Amino acid sequence: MGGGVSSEKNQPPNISARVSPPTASVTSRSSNRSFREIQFRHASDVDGANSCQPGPSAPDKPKKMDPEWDDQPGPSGSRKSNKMEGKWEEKVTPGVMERTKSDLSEFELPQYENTDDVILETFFHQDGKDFQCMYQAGRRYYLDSWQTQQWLPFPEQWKREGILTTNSTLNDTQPALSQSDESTPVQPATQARPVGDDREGYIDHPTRGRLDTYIFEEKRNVHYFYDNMVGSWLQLPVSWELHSEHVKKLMAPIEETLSDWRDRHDILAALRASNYNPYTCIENYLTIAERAALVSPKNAEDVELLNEKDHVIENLQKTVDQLRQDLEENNRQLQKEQQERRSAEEQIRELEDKVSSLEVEVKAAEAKNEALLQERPKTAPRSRSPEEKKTFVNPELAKQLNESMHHLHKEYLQLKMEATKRFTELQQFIKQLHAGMNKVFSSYGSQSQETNVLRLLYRKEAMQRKLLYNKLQELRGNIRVFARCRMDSRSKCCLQFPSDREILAPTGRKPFKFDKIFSPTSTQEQVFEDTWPVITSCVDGYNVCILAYGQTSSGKTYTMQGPPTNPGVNVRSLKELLKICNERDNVDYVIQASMVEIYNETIQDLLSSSTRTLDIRTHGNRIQLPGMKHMEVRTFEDIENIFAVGGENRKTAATKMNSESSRSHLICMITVEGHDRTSGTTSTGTLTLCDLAGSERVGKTEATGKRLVEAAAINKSLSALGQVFTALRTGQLHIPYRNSKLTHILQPSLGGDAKACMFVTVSPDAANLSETVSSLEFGSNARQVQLGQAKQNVQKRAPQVAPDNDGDDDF
Ligand SMILES: Nc1ncnc2c1ncn2[C@@H]1O[C@H](COP(=O)(O)OP(=O)(O)OP(=O)(O)O)[C@@H](O)[C@H]1O
Repeated sequence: MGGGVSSEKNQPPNISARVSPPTASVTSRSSNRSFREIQFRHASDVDGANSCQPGPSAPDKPKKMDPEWDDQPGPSGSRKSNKMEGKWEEKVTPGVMERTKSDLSEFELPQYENTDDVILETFFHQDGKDFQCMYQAGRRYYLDSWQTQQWLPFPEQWKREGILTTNSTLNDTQPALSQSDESTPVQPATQARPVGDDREGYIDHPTRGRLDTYIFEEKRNVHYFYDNMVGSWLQLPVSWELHSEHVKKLMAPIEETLSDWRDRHDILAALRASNYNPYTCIENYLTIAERAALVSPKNAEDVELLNEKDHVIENLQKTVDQLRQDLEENNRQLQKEQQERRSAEEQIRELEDKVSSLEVEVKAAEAKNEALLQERPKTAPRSRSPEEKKTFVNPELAKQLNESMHHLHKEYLQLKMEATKRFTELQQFIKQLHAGMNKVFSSYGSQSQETNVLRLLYRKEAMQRKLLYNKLQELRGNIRVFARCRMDSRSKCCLQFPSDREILAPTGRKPFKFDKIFSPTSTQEQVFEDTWPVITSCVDGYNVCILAYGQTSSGKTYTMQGPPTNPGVNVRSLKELLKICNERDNVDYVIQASMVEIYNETIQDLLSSSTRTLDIRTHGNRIQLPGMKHMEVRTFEDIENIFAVGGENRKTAATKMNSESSRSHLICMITVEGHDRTSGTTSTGTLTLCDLAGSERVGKTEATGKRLVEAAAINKSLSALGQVFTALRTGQLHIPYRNSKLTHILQPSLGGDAKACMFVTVSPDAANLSETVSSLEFGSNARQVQLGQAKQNVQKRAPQVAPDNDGDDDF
């Protein structure tokens, strides 16, 4: 793209002129390190009191200019020009560049007391380079990563040549560069222009011919052109920039989408403010103009709906409570009646026993009486022998006996009648009791049926509430953050879990809130269950990113990869994606996976046996890793194969580099492309699964050689991740994705139209408490980040028949 670039132009361009205050004379460093001063002298001011920003030198100034090209290059693309009222003068002073004291004030080097730890810091030099530094036992060193790869003593003069930031906490509220202020005007980082970068371009100027252009990334991206006459890069004025083919291409989707936005200068200004991202620009426009109206009432509606549902749930709960009370009262009554019935039955049994024994007695008495009557003599009494006398019964006595027997018999009959009457009464009572019990049982049945219905309703309401909450989160575009505490049978858990969304550290008074807390007893299935909806949305064309962040050994790999017998999110999500894709008959899906690791800021392809490291290329909001290998996923065996190959290559790479795999970031990238045969649309979703390296501070014992270089690289990338979150959370224009390879690769997943989830993994052990709290704080901050509403990547176009496996691979 664009014209050729000379080798001189490939040097980091000097841009100090652009950021100097408007009234100061401007110095720029040329390649031979002499001073080149460019001053504009106003016609009315011979002393140069009205010196201003640089512009093209007078001799080449176009005499007659197309009004469209009327602007002169200067700061912020000013559309007013002084060109007719003065002239440009250039003064070259040979010699080594020296900075005046007013350029940059000296800063105090921070000292850290009472720490055995190694404190890692970053120094941003004004020349655009950044260096990892460390403070140990009162001394400060920097890692000479640009040359010797050695830790060297921190140079004293750097106190006036840049800015030092502490990375010990990853929750910095400001990104490193924005910490500079008016008094310490640190120059933004300049970069050598990468060859073949899509930021390179040109414009054809009516009088100056073809000018090379390049979009530099500073506090925000800026479009420059290379001015041969000045020998430097100057900022493109808006009206010139309108003629850049690259910018025209970027403006096209905006003009197409927002057809009533006609002022091209305005559009370009907005495009600049959106870092040349047309989609962010459109979204910003819509946010200001319409989305507030679109989203707010929607949120209000949702909140109202939630309140209504709350009210219904409250009423249902009251009814359930009332029914429960009734049921308890009925149960009590039933128990009482059963007891009464048992005692009545007991009484009946006693009476029956009594009646039976009386009957036996009466029968015996009757038999005796009968026998006596038969023995009585029919004739006159005769004299009895002494034996006869003995058996003789006095008739008087017999009469008495008979009477008493009759009396007894009468009593027996009365008792029998009484018993029969009582028995009938009891039978009636039992019948009534049975009827009552049946009534109670049937009402209990209907009540329990009612309770079940209510329970179901309640569950449904709770589910709807959860769905509405998820929808609300999705509308807001929040990063969902889950916290998981690792299982450890050797130590007692020092954390508390007041609810399934809160986690309390023993040192804190307020619990940390997350979208879901997984306690040590939570299973891999439960963890996957809650991430499932987000993950599977990539089948519908969403970009999804899942990250695991935490201290070493806190369970990141267990959560993401897991053991083969109990796999984690990585394998489960791939299997689920495959299952869903196979179930949808009318859509042809192609799933491809790739896997890389970032170790010491170098990217290694884990699916390729080649040891060549990968580079990142940016195209708008997309990135490419040219040469990265993709493997197609068609079966469950493919999934196992991919993780086996990746794992094996990771081990080999770790052995070669003499490192531990946990000191690198592991990133699995899955692309799901689906062509719907019915609607003719093609959706492309990506799932990025990232197991980050451990976030802990470096202990004094480990602060040597390789370990320390690894720690510095991890620290740098995790700090950069924290800075990206902070910039996103505070709505900054410039999101410093390019501060590390990790954030650069994750740019499309954290860049505004994606859905992101983060697992913060923590140890239950009290010995790790400070790291645990630091991780939870990091997660809490990430939870505040709103990426904006996720967008589906669905296009109406012909299906791509065969995915390219080894070309320039998009991610
Ligand atoms: N939820 C859990 N249940 C049971 N064991 C677990 C759990 N989480 C982690 N572990 C075990 O704890 C150990 C450390 O876990 P893991 O390797 O996942 O930590 P990590 O955070 O990935 O560490 P590193 O940063 O070093 O890669 C492993 O032996 C793992 O099996």
